[in-house]
Amino acid sequence: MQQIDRQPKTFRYQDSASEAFRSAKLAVKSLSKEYTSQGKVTSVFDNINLHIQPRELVCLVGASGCGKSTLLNIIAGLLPPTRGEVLVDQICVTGRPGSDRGMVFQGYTLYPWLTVAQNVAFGLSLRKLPKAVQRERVFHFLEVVGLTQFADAYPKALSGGMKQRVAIARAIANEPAILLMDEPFGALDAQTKEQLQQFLLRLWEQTHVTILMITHDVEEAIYLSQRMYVMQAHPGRIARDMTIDLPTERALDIKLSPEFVDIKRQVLQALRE
Ligand SMILES: Nc1ncnc2c1ncn2[C@@H]1O[C@H](COP(=O)(O)OP(=O)(O)OP(=O)(O)O)[C@@H](O)[C@H]1O
Repeated sequence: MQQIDRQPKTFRYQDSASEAFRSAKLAVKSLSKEYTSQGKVTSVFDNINLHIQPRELVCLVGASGCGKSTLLNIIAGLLPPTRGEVLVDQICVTGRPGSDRGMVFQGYTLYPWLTVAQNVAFGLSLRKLPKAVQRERVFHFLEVVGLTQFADAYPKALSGGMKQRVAIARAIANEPAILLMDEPFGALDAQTKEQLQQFLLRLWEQTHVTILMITHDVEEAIYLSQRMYVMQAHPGRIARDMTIDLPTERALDIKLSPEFVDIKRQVLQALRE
């Protein structure tokens, strides 16, 4: 009987001159970050290469301290790299997050003095879009995240999961080239976290926004990703680039399937190596 190959396609080496890097929405090339303290240089990560294709949802998973947040902050433009470059649509990123890179963080980052609708409109008003366009876009994205009836509420009246949905609406209302998410569901209880994972998959299918999300939750990364990067520590480096061969439509109980468990075993092994 013919053996079915269930191994995810994995690559140990990323050649940053390859076609995948040329067609990428986001390309990270030969990126290194070092800190110098009292004359001693410490490397956080070295020679990171990764690419995210248009409309991909990619998670980067790694143990605590491997440099995930540092990497995402450099991609966002919040930190300078020591060496290497970050390109969005083949243009080198130099400054703070602009409309090309939307950010969603773990902590709730809504402005408490603004209503939900005003929070979502925040980036649009900075860009001085006409008021009617702002209003139309705000209500469109509130509908997308299912919070239209909370438009006039203040953040303190919302649950943690609802706050993160507003933060996501605020980020995608700016129509960024790529949405960068730093452990966005890390502060939520297990049940709300799973609801938001399902929500994010539906949102991605609906909007096809390109997403790079970092997490230390292996199950979350596998459940959400079309492809995922596994990062190792000391110094941080990309150990695996894995295509996740699961159906695009994913119910939560897919986490119990043999295919899912097999991928999880491989990721955990890569993290332990
Ligand atoms: N300003 C800094 N100066 C010196 N070292 C730093 C600085 N910022 C981060 N580091 C170090 O860089 C390493 C990576 O930190 P980072 O927060 O990026 O890891 P992480 O993978 O996101 O961890 P976690 O999942 O726990 O958030 C850590 O060892 C940290 O101590």
